[in-house]
Amino acid sequence: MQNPVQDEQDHLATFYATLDRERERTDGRLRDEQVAGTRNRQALHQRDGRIRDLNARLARLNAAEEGLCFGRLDDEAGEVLHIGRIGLHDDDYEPLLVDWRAPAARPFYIATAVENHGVIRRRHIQTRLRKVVDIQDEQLDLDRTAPGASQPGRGVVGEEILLSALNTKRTGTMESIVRTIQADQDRIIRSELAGILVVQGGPGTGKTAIALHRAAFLLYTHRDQLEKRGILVVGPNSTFLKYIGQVLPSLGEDGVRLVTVAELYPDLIATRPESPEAAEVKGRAAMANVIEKAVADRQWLPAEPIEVTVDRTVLRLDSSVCGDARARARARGLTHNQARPFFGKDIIDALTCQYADIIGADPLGGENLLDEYDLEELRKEVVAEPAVKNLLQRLWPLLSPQDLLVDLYGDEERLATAAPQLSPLDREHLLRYGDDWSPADVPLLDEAAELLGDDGRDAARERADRARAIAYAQGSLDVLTGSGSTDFDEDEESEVLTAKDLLDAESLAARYEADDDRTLADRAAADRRWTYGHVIVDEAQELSPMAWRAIARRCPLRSMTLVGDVAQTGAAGGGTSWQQALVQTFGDRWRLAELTMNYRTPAEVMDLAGHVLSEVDPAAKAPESVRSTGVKPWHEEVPPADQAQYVSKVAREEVQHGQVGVITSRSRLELVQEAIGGGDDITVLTVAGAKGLEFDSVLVVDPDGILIESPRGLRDLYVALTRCTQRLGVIGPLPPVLRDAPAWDDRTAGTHQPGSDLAG
Ligand SMILES: Nc1ncnc2c1ncn2[C@@H]1O[C@H](COP(=O)(O)OP(=O)(O)OP(=O)(O)O)[C@@H](O)[C@H]1O
Repeated sequence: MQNPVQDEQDHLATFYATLDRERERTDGRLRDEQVAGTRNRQALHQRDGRIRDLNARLARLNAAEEGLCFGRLDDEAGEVLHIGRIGLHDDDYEPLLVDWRAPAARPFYIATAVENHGVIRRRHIQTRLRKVVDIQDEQLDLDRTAPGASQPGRGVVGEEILLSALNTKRTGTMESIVRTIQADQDRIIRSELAGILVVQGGPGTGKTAIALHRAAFLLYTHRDQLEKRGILVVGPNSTFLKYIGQVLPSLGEDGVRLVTVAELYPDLIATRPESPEAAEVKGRAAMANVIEKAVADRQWLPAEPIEVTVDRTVLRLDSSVCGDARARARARGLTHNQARPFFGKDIIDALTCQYADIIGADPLGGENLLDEYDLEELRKEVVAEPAVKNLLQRLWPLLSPQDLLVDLYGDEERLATAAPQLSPLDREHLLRYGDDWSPADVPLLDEAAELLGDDGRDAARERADRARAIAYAQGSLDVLTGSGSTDFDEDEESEVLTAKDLLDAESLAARYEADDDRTLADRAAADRRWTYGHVIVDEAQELSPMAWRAIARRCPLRSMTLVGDVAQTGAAGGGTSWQQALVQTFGDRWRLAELTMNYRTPAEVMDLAGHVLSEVDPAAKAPESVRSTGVKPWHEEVPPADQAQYVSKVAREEVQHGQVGVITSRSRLELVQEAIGGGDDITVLTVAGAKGLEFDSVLVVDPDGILIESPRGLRDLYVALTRCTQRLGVIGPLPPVLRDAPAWDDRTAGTHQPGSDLAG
C-alpha cells in the first residue's frame, strides 16, 4: 500500500492540474469575449455580463491556489471525498474536489465518533505551496480504542491542526479558518439566510471569523439572490476592517462592502472627536423624535402677518394662509423637500391673487380689470421677486441633512423646542458650532435624510450616474465603429446598429444601467438608499439605537447576522443585553445562537479575565479556553511617572514572541505612543481601538485608568485582558478586582515557549 502522504500528493497533483486547466480555460474565454466584436445591443449587454462573471470566476480560482485541498472524508461504503477551498470536477463532470461550503462537505466539520454521518475517517491534509507536508487522521467509526480514534466529549475537530493554527504567530491580519471550523461554529455559518441571527459569544469564540465565513457561505449558497445587492459588513473601527479585510478575498469572494457606522453616509468623513456623553445622547432612540420635530419646526408658521413688497406693491401674508398651505403640504405624506413645491405654489397663488386684487382693482368699483393672461404675468413677477423667494426659504426652506443638523446643534432655542424631552445637560452635549461630523452624527444625518428627501443632490448624483452610463455606452459604440464595418450578413441588418444608432449613446445608456463599471461596493457606497441582500454587524453590542435604525434601513428584508458579546460593551449607548439593544428596532424577531469555546485566549489568561467578568455580571460565564499555554499573566507595579519608559522597554522585549499590542487608558495613550515610537510589530491602542483585534503578546498599561475612565470601565478592562493569544502583562497599580486574583506569575517566570495543550 502506498504511503498515505504520497497518496495525497498524487491527488493534490490532479487537483492543481485541474485548477490550472480551469484557469487557462477561463482566461482564454475572457480574452475571447474581450476581443469579440458584436453589433447587437442585446448581445453586447450579455457579453459584458459574461465578462463580469468570468472575472469573478478567475478571482475565485486564483484565491484557491493557497491550500487548495485540506481535507478528506472516507465513508463506510469506501467512497472518498476531498474537501477544498473550491469545487472542481474532471472533464466528465465527475466531482474531484468538493467546495467546503457544499452540503457534502459538512461532515468534515461536524462528524464525531458518536454521530459520524456515515464517515469512518476524517483526514486533515496540510500543504505548503503545492506539496503535502503532513496528514492527520481521525477515526470516526465506533471502535474508539483504535489508534487515532476521535475522543468523544472533547468536542474539538482536528485537534492537532487546530492547536497548530492557534499557536501560530499572528501576522497582523486575520486569516481564514476554513480548515478548522468547529461543529458549533459550522452550525452558525450554515444557518438559513432569512431572518436576524444574533450570535452571542465571549472573547475569542470566533464570532468575527464565523461572520466572515458565513458571508462566504451565503454568497456560495444564494449567489443569485445576493450577488446583485451584495452583503454589508459593519465593523467597529477602520483598524479592525483592515485586520479582517483579507479574509473574504482569500475565500474568493468580493461582493461584500466593509464599513464602520461612520462611513454609512455617502461622501461624508465623520472623524470629528467627541465626548462619550455627547455620543451617548446622539445615539438614543429619542433622537428620532428630536430630528422629526426639528424638521417640522422648519415648516415655520409666523405668529404675525408678514409683509412682502412686489414691484412697490406691499402684500400681506396672513398666518392662517400659511397655516392652510402648510397643512395641505403636510397632508401629502411627502418628505419635507418633496412637499416644498406644493407649499410654495399655495403661497404664490395667495400672493398673486392679492397682487391682482390691488393692481387690477377698477377705480370705478367694477369687476377686476385683469384677464387670465395678466394674472399669469403677475404670477411670474411674484415668483421672480427675491423677497418672495427669501420668504419661502424662511417659511419652508430647502434643506440638506447637514443644514438641518448645523442649524439645530448651533441654536439653543431650536434645540430646546425640538428636544424638550432631553435634560438641559443632555442638550448642552448636543450644542456646538461647525459643519464637521462625528461618527455619532451619521445615524442622525441618515434619519434627517429620510425625512427631508432629496435637496437636489440625489438628482445631481443620478445625473452623474447617467453621464457615466452614457460615457460607457459611447465607449462601447466606439468599439463597434472601430471593429465593425465589413463582415455581417444581410439577415442581421435589422439587429445591426445603423449610423443613426451609433449617435444615440444616450438611449443605449438606458440599457446599460446594470453595466456600471464600478464595483458593487463602490456603487453601494455612493447610494445612501442602497439596500443589501444581507447585513453582518460585528461587535454589534456597541451600536446605539439610532445606529440600528440606520442599519435596518439598509436591509428591509431583515436578513442579518449580528455578532457580539454584551459583556464587552464599551460604548455608553451600546447594549448590555440583546433584548435591550434590539427591541426598539427589531422587536423580538431575531434568533439567538451562542458560542462558548474560546479559541484565542489561553486558559491562564482567561482565569484572570474571568474575575473581571464576574464583577461585570455575576451570572455571566466566561467562555472556556480551548488551550492552555502554561504561561501565567504577569504584573509589574510601576509608578505612573515611569510607566511609559518601562512599557517601551518591555514591549521591545516582547516582540520576540510576535505581534505586541499595548492597550492603555485614553489619558496615557499619547505618552505611551511617544515613548514607543513607530514599529510594525508593536501597536499602541485604547480599548475602543483594540475591539475585535488580537496580538501574540499584550501589555495592559494603567488598568486602573481604563477602569475609571468610563462608566463601562470594567467591561473595557475585560476586553483589554482578552486580546492576547499567548502572553499577558499588566503594568501599573492594580484595581481591587485584579489585585485579589490568584492567577499571577512573575514576569521572568513565564518566558518559556508557549505549549500546545488542549485545556482541561
Ligand atoms: N475554528 C477555528 N479554527 C482556527 N482558529 C479559530 C477558530 N475559531 C476561532 N479561531 C481564531 O480565534 C481567534 C479569535 O477569533 P475571533 O476574533 O473571530 O473571535 P471573536 O469572538 O470575534 O472575539 P472578540 O469578541 O474577542 O473580538 C482568531 O485568531 C481566529 O482565527
